[in-house]
Amino acid sequence: MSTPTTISLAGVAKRYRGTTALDGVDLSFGPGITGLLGPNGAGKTTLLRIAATVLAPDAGDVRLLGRTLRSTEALHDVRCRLGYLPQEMGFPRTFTGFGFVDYMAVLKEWTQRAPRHDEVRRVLALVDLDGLATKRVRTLSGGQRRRLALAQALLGEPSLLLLDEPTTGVDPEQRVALRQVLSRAGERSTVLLSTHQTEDVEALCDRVVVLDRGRVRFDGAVTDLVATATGKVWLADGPDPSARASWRTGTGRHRNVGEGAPAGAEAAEPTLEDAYLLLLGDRARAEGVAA
Ligand SMILES: Nc1ncnc2c1ncn2[C@@H]1O[C@H](COP(=O)(O)OP(=O)(O)OP(=O)(O)O)[C@@H](O)[C@H]1O
Repeated sequence: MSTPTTISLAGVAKRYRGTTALDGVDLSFGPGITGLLGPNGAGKTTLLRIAATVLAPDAGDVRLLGRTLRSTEALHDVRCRLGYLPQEMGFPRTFTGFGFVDYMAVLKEWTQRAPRHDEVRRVLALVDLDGLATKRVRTLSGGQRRRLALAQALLGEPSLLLLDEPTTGVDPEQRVALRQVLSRAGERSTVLLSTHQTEDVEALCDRVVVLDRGRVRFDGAVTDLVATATGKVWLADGPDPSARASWRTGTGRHRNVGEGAPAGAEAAEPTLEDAYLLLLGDRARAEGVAA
């Protein structure tokens, strides 16, 4: 049985004045979690904003949940069935956490108070904020606010979940707990996860799309991208001049990533980060993966 397509982008382009953010992107996504990687300014947020119906492309076709978005009714239907965590979320800071998520649920037309409140409590528990639900948003920490922003995206178990850097500022224990929430969401929904955390993509996604300067540089299985770095990562007592990137690890040995390990070098298991560095080359090194 073929997998249903939830998002289909064909020839999608977007420019902001002189800057090309997306340059003829063709992509489609079905259920499961796809990681979206790329250097700063690659176009990831622009792509997610278009998929969230917040931004219209200059050119190309967008189909979401089987609809073309040409009518107000189609837009309304799609918006009720998608969850979106923007890169930056503005909060009414005097609201409590509960009040904020409840407000978002009202906007999503959860009209009946009792089931709406149950749903708000459910998503707050998913992000481990049930104990802080009555605190005002302005008194929450940065990581707690990020989890609150994620909670509103999870309302109603949306068929399409668009997450722009969900784990920025979230502590390691909570990040791992969120992986469980996201992996469950990926079992029933289409999840697009834009992040600079290659470990999160490796841990959660079967597919990865790498964007660079508004174009798709890689689209395929995470394991296939990692495999491109086989034989290109090695350990040595110092930095290897032939390496593209080299750093001293906590053990005192240097991890070298380059086009090919010298003969006799001690090979290291490649990670997604290594493969990403090799794919994007010097440009990625200059701009940083974990921005
Ligand atoms: N509102 C805007 N006005 C002008 N230029 C913009 C605007 N939003 C984005 N851009 C530009 O479009 C390009 C793509 O930006 P976008 O935010 O989509 O990238 P990104 O991959 O999400 O980057 P980051 O990893 O830094 O969040 C960048 O060159 C950016 O400067």
